[in-house]
Amino acid sequence: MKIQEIEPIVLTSKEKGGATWASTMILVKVTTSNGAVGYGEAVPTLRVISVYNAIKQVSKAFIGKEVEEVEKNYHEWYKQDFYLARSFESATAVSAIDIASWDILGKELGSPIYKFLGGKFRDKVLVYANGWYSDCVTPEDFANKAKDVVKRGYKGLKFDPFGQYYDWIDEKGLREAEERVKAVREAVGDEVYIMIEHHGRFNANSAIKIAHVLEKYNPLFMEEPVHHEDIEGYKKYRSSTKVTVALGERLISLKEAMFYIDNRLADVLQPDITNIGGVTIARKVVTLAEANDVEIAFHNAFGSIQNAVSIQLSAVIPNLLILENFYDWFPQWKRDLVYNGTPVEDGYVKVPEKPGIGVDVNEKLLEELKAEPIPLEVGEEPVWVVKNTWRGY
Ligand SMILES: O=C(O)[C@H](O)[C@@H](O)[C@H](O)[C@H](O)CO
Ligand SMILES: [Mg+2]
Repeated sequence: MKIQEIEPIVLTSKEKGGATWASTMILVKVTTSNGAVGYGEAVPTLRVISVYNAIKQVSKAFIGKEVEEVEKNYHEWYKQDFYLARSFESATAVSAIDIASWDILGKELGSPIYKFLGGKFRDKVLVYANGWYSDCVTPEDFANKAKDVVKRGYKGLKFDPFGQYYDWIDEKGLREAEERVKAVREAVGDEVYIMIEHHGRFNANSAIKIAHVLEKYNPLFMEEPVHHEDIEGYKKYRSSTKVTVALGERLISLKEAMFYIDNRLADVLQPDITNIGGVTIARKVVTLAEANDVEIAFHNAFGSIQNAVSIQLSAVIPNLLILENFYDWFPQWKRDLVYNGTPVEDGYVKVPEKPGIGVDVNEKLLEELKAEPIPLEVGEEPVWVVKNTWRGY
């Protein structure tokens, strides 16, 4: 089955999402010579046009190739792209094509992909909530919304309690962050996991101070306390704190992931299947992590195809810690596009049994949501925060 067509599809709706880029999705539809169709998803970030163009460019390396030769196809692209292999845009493009290829493979074999990725290690995947705290500013806001999340059955939730602080944090910022975390811990009790998101924005000294103040609330992990490029910062953070460190959502290759594993910079790796290189590279990263006693918590914050493939891979790996879940806080159109047959129940998601990545795309809605690629607007708030939380109180 040769890859005949690769179509990048930009989708948007008037209904906005939690972050600027949540208002847009970029799907990749791959069609083979015998008419089989698979879907992948790329990360729009703020580069809708450049990601769209990257998919067009990267596609050239895949057209005419055998769809099941995922390893060889990735390798050929890596060889041909020379410089582009180092860009986020082409990494997410190649990831989306790879995911669609696996989707086709599963559909052809009449099997969910977990069955030929080693088989189920678990029937249901433990997930944690993210995206639940939009508009939360005061500790009471966070506590009330956190209670709602737990009422829905979630056993874990992640949030960024740092308001408008960037680079460094002062005593006021530390106190505000602590009050929010304390309020959430008291609201959810001791048995629910809480994860502290820093979005990689602090220098090491501030991040260390934060860790010392927040460790008593027993976070499951501290995510990106400093920017992932700040290697010296991580070394300092690791030698001055006892907390569990998670990072990885912005890594774009196997060898990049290897660096963090090899240098013991993280306890938990968060590869994102839509930018690490698809299923083909993600499973290698997982194996490297396993051999080095590093746990996995896939980053899963963008769209419903990403969610589906992340569940499939989470089902098969021995070193899964927990999976991120944004699905319940997606704008409605993203949920209508890919109907979730396995909602979160009692904190877990059942692994779907449908062929391919386990979900169906609503093709009629897909047509309605199709849009031209246009640049996303950057508001005053940083785009990576959940809307209206970039505030003090
Ligand atoms: O770990 C994550 O899921 C990301 O860092 C998110 O927290 C981003 O903020 C989100 O993509 C914006 O809505
Ligand atoms: Mg994050």
